[in-house]
Amino acid sequence: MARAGLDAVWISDPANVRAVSGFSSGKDGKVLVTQGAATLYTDARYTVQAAEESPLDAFIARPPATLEHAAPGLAGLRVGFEADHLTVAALEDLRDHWPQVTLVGVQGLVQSLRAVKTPGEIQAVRDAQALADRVFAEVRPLIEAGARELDLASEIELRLRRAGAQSAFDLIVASGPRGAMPHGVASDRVIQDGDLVTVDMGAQLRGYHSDMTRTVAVGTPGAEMARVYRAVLEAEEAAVRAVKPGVRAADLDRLARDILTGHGLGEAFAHSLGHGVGLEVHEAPSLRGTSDDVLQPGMIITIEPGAYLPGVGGVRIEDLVLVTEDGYEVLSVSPKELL
Ligand SMILES: CSCC[C@H](N)C(=O)N1CCC[C@H]1C(=O)O
Repeated sequence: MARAGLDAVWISDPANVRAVSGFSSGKDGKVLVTQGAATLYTDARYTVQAAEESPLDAFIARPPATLEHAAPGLAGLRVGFEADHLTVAALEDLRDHWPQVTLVGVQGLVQSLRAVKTPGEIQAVRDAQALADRVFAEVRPLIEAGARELDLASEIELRLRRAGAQSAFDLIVASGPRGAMPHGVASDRVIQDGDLVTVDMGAQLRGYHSDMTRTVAVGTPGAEMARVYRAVLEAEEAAVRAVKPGVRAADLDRLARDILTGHGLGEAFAHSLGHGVGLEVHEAPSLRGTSDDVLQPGMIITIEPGAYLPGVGGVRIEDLVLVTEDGYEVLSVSPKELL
């Protein structure tokens, strides 16, 4: 707050609310952080839950009573709001109820604190990934000719649910030519002999996420897609090996991109190399070419190069990687030598 020139911050992004308060229903909560104090605002549906989950003082009410409660202590102060989350209507509400406050839009304030995980958070992501690996191993034999993408997705979701977790995002199961869509969520396509099938899955457990992609062959794939697979695997493994504290995220993206370019696949790598994972599937740091982020111990990132050939198919291989004091630890253990 001091660096941003603020006296207080109004936190409304659900993941940030959870991060600073421990309250797990962040979408129905807000946190006001002032110099030396922090208050959780939520409503009467959560009285018991807030007391159980959060060490913060809670004020139980619905807006606008929440804003009216906060107003007297904020008069004359510079108060940050999360510009990348707050709606225009919610900002108008703040303006109406806090006329004596200077409201300042800030971005990434709490997100940057979340990029380095605590030991407890690392354990939560580790557990989520271990569950995802287990479920992938169970479902792997079902990826065969005649299966529908949607049936594979429901099997994965069911098994995650039974284990007390849930899918971290809409499952991506993209077979054959659909593999050319990086976000090809499961459809009713029936998998054919010779297809490559990209499965991008994650578990959400105790609020924390995992993220992993495997591309597997059904029968014998054509020579071109087998070549693409080897190129993506080479880029992925090289980028993972380069992970260590002090490395610029943009340089990792460049490393993987150069390898794919060397195989004539630079244009086919249609997204960034990866991202941080934690309370959200996509969070800081960013592993894109324009990122200023530098890796630090305790960050959990994905390394996920891909190559997408419209009308033909695609390959993505993704590992979940913990940045350690002297290098890295790969948290995802599902096999990659699947061709
Ligand atoms: C909708 S969550 C997608 C999870 C996935 N592992 C992922 O992060 N990506 C797949 C394509 C690139 C990357 C992304 O930036 O979305």
